[in-house]
Amino acid sequence: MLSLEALRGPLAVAQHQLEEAAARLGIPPHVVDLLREPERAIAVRFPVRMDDGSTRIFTGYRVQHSTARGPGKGGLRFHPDVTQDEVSALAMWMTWKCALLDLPFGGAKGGVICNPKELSEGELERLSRRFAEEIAGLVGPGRDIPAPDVYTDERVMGWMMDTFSRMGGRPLPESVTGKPLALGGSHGRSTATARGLVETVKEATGRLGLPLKGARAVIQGFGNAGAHAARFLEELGCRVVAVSDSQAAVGREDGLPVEVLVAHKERTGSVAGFPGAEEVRPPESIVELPCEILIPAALEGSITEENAPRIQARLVAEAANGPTLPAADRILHERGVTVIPDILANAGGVTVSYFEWVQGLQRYAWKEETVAERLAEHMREAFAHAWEVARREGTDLRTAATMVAVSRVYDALRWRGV
Ligand SMILES: NC(=O)C1=CN([C@@H]2O[C@H](COP(=O)(O)OP(=O)(O)OC[C@H]3O[C@@H](n4cnc5c(N)ncnc54)[C@H](OP(=O)(O)O)[C@@H]3O)[C@@H](O)[C@H]2O)C=CC1
Ligand SMILES: O=C(O)CCC(=O)C(=O)O
Repeated sequence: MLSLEALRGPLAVAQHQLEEAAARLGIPPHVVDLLREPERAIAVRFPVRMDDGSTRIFTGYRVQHSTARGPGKGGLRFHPDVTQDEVSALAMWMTWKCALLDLPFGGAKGGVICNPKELSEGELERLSRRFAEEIAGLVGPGRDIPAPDVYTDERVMGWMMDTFSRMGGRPLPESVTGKPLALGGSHGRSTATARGLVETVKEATGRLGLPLKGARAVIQGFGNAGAHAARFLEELGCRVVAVSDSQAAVGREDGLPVEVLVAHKERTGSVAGFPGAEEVRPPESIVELPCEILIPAALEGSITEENAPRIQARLVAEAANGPTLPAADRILHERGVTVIPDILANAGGVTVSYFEWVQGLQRYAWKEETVAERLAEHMREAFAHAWEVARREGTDLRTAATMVAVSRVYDALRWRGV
């Protein structure tokens, strides 16, 4: 058995979380063995014609961790550091997330090793379409439904939906979520992860007696999840005292003006050099700044046993998947820091993806208010359930949320005769 400190790779981390929850639930060893690894995975290598006439070969993955509760569901990541190990962990977290929110999906995830920042729009489109063709045998509306994740967006989802539709010979809006509204996307999907996150922050701060008005928030990662979270927290009266992206971290004690900062990032490509803000050095030390609420919204493994003892936040809400390593989790729990785990905190994205999929199947669009109300209701219910289990079992919220999810997946497996 590896020590907690040795658990750093995403799949090892995810497997540890599964084993901990399964041991508390008394799940039989063969079921744990089944769930430790993905049900199905493909690795594809494919050529893409570049603008200069050359051809580059890319590698991508689609992994289905479990389809016990329904078709695979999960995002696609385009990033230079994508590995199959990482995608497998992300797929497992999708299984737990969908089960915790009681969505009729299993868990899946995909990724392509590439740096979209170095690709032209045409190159990105050719890459997205070719990757869609390569994984088409595995995915589809009733089998596995992709969505956006890091460095993918509604454009990529639109190209993929168009590719699946052409291959299928008919429009297939239900094949992909996170699409543009014009292609059958849902109102509220682009802000859903942050809205869901902030809903869980409201639930947690209410129970902890932590006033949101005037609370200081620090946000690592200023993309879809992080920037919208900053907006919503500012609306609730929080001071967003520091944010970071892949290039820099900036802070301001009286709060960064979020809309102005978003405009600066859109114009310059980074939060670096934002007028009136101080630079935080090194950028990764942002998680240690004084604040009440810390929101990791970038990549895995940013909260470690090295920085966890110095984290000053009372509440950590994981917009990112897998930001906290197991050794750090233990330290934070012992120090009384509440962590809203990824599978709960960031589940708003897949919840509205579920709404989008249902709207696609029904060819009937919901109003924005309907999406917002139902999202908030799903998040509040899932939070209350995880909180109650944590209280009853004397565990942290991650273990409790994973227990709820694993027991639901186990239940589905038993009914399937496993
Ligand atoms: N989008 C969604 O619906 C969901 C996303 N998530 C998770 O949220 C996290 C962020 O995803 P999302 O916002 O969609 O992705 P985006 O691509 O929109 O944004 C990613 C952000 O992270 C920043 N970043 C990358 N590396 C670092 C780093 N080392 N330190 C600080 N910031 C960094 C990027 O910086 P830069 O701008 O400089 O590139 C960018 O601002 C991921 O873990 C994802 O899996 C979870 C659930 C749903
Ligand atoms: O919207 C989805 O289907 C999945 C989003 C996602 O990748 C995630 O929750 O990590």
